[in-house]
This record gives sequence, structure tokens and C-alpha cells, in this order.
Amino acid sequence: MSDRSVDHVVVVAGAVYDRGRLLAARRSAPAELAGRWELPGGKLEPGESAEEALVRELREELGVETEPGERIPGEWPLKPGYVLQVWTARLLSGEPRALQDHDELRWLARYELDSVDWLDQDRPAVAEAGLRLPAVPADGVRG
Ligand SMILES: Nc1nc2c([nH]c(=O)n2[C@H]2C[C@H](O)[C@@H](COP(=O)(O)OP(=O)(O)OP(=O)(O)O)O2)c(=O)[nH]1
Repeated sequence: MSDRSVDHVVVVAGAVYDRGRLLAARRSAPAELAGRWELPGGKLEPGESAEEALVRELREELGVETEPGERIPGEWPLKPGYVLQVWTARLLSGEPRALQDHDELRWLARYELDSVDWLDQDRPAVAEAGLRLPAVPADGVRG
């Protein structure tokens, strides 16, 4: 039982990148998480691979098609019995919209990552995801 995913619920989240920015989503529920920012995603369902769960969750929550990339090394504890795993993801089609679980979305450049109130448990994962961003976004626009 050394594999934590055997006895933990795995929450798969996407580090969705586009033009040198990372997508952040503000939770609308449950009450104790509402208003805090996270990487969009959700729980792995039985029989699903992490990549399949990620694609499904991003479609349901944001209305976009994505292609999973690499897993960001690490696994972060959430509430008891839950762990967070993060995959990079590339937008294939659609513009993300806050359809489910979120009420606002923002694209953040590396220098903007601290501008939103991330869930405490997400901060180490976001820091790792941020390392994959360029210092200046692709279109060069700052501030
Ligand atoms: N998606 C996501 N959930 C997170 C993050 N950080 C964090 O603590 N959580 C928590 C919130 C929820 O308690 C749980 C994931 O549940 P969820 O509500 O997003 O997943 P889901 O869509 O599969 O859930 P459900 O509505 O089908 O029950 O993990 C994160 O970065 N992304």
C-alpha cells in the first residue's frame, strides 16, 4: 500500500497554458473553498486514467478541449483522504468559461501568479506549474 493513489481519492488538476500564461479558476462552492483560486480539475472516476479524467473535467467545467502533456512531479495532500496531482494541458479548442464549480477565470503570467488568493493546499503545485512559464508572456504585454 505504498502507492498513495490506492487508498486516497486522486484529484487531477490541469496546469492549462496558453500564450505564456497559466489558467486560474475561482471556486464558487463549497462554502469553505468559495472565493479561493485553484487549478481546474476534479476527482478521478473508477476505471479512468488521470489524463482521461483531466480531459473530461476540463470539458465539463470550462467547455474546452485539451491535450494533456506531462505530469508535474509531486503529489499534494488536500483534505484528509484526498491528494492532488497536476498535469500540464494545452488548449486545443474553445475559450474557457466558468461553467461549473467556478465563477471567475484568469490567465496569469509568471509575474502575476501571486495576484490571486490560491487555496493554501494548491500553492506548492502552483509554484511548480509557474516554473514552466516564461518570465515574460508570449505577447510581451505586462501589467
Ligand atoms: N479541482 C480541484 N479541486 C481541488 C483543488 N484543490 C483542492 O483542495 N481541491 C478540492 C476541492 C474538492 O474538495 C476536491 C475536488 O473536487 P471537485 O468538486 O473539483 O471534483 P469533481 O468535479 O470530481 O466533484 P463532484 O462535483 O463530481 O463531486 O478537491 C484543485 O486545485 N483543483
